[in-house]
Amino acid sequence: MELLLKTCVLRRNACTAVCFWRSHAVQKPSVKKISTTSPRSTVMPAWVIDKYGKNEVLRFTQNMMIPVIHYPNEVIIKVHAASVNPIDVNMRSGYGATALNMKRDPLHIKTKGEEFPLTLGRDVSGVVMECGLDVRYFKPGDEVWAAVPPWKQGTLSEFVVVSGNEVSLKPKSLTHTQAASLPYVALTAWSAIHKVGGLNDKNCTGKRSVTELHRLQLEKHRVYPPPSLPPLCLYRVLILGASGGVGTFAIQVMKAWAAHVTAVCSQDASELVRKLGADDVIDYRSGNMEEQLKSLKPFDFILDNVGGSTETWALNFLKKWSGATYVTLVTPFLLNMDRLGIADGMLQTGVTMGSKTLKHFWQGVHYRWAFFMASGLYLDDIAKLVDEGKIQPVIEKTFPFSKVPEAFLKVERGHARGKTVINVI
Ligand SMILES: NC(=O)C1=CN([C@@H]2O[C@H](COP(=O)(O)OP(=O)(O)OC[C@H]3O[C@@H](n4cnc5c(N)ncnc54)[C@H](OP(=O)(O)O)[C@@H]3O)[C@@H](O)[C@H]2O)C=CC1
Repeated sequence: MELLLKTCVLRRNACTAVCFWRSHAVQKPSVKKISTTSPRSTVMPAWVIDKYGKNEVLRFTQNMMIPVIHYPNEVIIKVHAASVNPIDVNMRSGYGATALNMKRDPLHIKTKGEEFPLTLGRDVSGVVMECGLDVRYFKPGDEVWAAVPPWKQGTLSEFVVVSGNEVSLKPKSLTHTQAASLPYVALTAWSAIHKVGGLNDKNCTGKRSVTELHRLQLEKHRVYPPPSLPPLCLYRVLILGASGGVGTFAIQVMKAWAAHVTAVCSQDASELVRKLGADDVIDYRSGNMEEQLKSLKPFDFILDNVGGSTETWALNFLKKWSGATYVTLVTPFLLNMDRLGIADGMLQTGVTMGSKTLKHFWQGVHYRWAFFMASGLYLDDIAKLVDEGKIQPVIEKTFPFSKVPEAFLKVERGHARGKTVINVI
């Protein structure tokens, strides 16, 4: 227990350091606060669960304790909008509870079972109400967005506490409703594409390719090429599950970085993904998906948002022995720990990941897993792309706060075409 607490303090100190590093303006550290609509209230409305199960376990309460700042790097945000992701539906049913309970803050969960009442919801767009002593980058009244890690209390409530290093200033061009559709899926895609895949705006940009094309044309025809030449993108990306929350963001960021994008989705989503910039679209229900993929040039990078049987064929479409990478978001990491316990679950996970990585390495391609990462710094980068008009929020449906269970049912039914957002205010 003592070790756990020490680890926690160290982690908090690290977070504080990141917050400090992010400081733009030097301000005197002081607790800053703006008053809420009901300044003396200690409770707030929230959607919570008291046990894991089907949709009926979702309970609305007016009496959830308003969260307080426990650490100097934390901020309290008044939630204007949140969203529902597949992970919320899975967590409602108990997915990941074994590992997440280990990670929950010891101040909030003292003994087994005390994660309840649990608030779900990972995305928030809202207004900073109060800042801890070490928070320099934000002040009360700032409009911010964030994605809250799954081991913390979620955002389907009037207020939420997050670490300063998980928060970023909301893109000015978006409303709160629009902004709440992005952080969780955007940070997941960013983690897979940028952190794990190593891609960025430089190494897959089309500019280098245009220069290459010009050089080839000059050599061939000895004339300057006409200005209407299409850019030749050298970097080829395949996105499986392109029509959902992560996929619709991933298409846009890869296009912002000028890659060539092939999107795999259902036929009825093809118009949507084309509008987002996909160059080629393949209907996975057409019955000849693999033949269609074979007719295309091999890929440098595959982002798999579907998992399961896709692993058995998708890696065949990567370029061999050229550093090409397959990244999947669908991993057995949390499930293994739910089924086998922490130690055996981690062991099983390590063996599975290690053997798959090695097997594919010998076949000339990289095989990787990626996970959501809460990061205000990455959100800053994403906000820039949004304000430059390179990323649009893709919202399929918006629900009022009173209809959270309906939003869960919608996400649970699947076939998402973008995101499901909750207007909390
Ligand atoms: N590792 C991590 O930390 C994270 C993992 N994830 C996981 O990533 C996955 C994607 O997340 P998210 O985008 O939010 O999910 P969504 O539910 O928003 O989107 C999934 C999309 O995939 C489509 N789809 C389903 N089956 C196929 C298929 N065989 N081929 C192509 N498309 C298909 C669905 O539409 P349709 O069925 O109509 O074709 C839907 O549009 C989820 O499994 C999620 O659990 C998400 C976030 C973090």
